[in-house]
Amino acid sequence: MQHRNIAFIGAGNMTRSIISGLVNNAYPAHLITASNPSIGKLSALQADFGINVTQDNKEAVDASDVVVLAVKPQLMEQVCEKLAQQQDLSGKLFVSIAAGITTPRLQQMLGGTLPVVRTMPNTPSALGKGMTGLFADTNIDEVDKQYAADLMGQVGEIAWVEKESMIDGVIAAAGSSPAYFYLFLEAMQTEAERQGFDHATARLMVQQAMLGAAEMVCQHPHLELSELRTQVTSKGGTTAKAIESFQEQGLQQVVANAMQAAVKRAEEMAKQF
Ligand SMILES: NC(=O)C1=CN([C@@H]2O[C@H](COP(=O)(O)OP(=O)(O)OC[C@H]3O[C@@H](n4cnc5c(N)ncnc54)[C@H](O)[C@@H]3O)[C@@H](O)[C@H]2O)C=CC1
Ligand SMILES: O=C(O)[C@@H]1CCC=N1
Repeated sequence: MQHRNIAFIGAGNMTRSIISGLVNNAYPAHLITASNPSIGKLSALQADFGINVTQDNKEAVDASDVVVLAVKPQLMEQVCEKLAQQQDLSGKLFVSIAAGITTPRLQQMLGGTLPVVRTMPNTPSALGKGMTGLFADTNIDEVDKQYAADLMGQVGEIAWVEKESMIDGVIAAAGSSPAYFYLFLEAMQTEAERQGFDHATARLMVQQAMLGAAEMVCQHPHLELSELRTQVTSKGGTTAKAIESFQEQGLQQVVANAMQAAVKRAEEMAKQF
């Protein structure tokens, strides 16, 4: 990928993941700057990856061609408006990873029709196994689009969406969804413990089953998920009874409701922030 000066505003979990992916893929650390109000996370990033750090967002942005906006959504307005007041932001590419803040709103906060690519990664980016959705408005040129794709491609798979509203769908399916899987595993672990297993053995069983199932899914991209399920489900056997129980209780609708709730919250956040 192209190596440009890049600043990360907000040095939290997602920033650490992306910087780790960049540096591990030979992006020059001296071109990367992270800024954050507290020094602790910055010192750790500097020690681990050899990047530049600062407690001053302006300094980070001044040194950069690309600015990754990685603060919590409720802080975005304050952070962007201050940057816009402090310096000329023209000529820079902005990449937002924040949930629920639209491109026009980000441009408004930044004080002009600056190039903004919206992205939605997820926490497995920390292991290089992330899933990121990206949206670029028509004012983003192909070189900048490629840079944004390469940036997020350092930490996993990427998918472009045509309409900005589909970023909320990415949140529902990939940004938030690691937490759904954890919730499901928690429920399984709890029931395995109730059936007599100790905490660690219950955890081992559910995590290894999930890992194996995820590998099966990934290694057979042309097999429908329903086919993989059928392979486990012996006629008249145990799995059939478990699946029947899920289906009787409306699992498809439960999942649909949860994903729609995530989209609705993203839409609310777009109005709120
Ligand atoms: N955690 C997740 O699963 C995902 C989060 N996101 C988005 O990523 C963004 C960051 O999330 P996380 O990394 O999880 O949060 P985080 O809380 O770990 O990181 C945010 C960082 O911003 C810093 N910060 C606070 N005020 C600041 C300021 N004025 N200037 C500069 N930095 C400031 C905080 O000290 C913190 O280190 C959010 O907008 C969130 O919507 C997107 C996809 C997934
Ligand atoms: O829960 C959230 O709002 C963020 C966005 C996707 C994952 N975490």
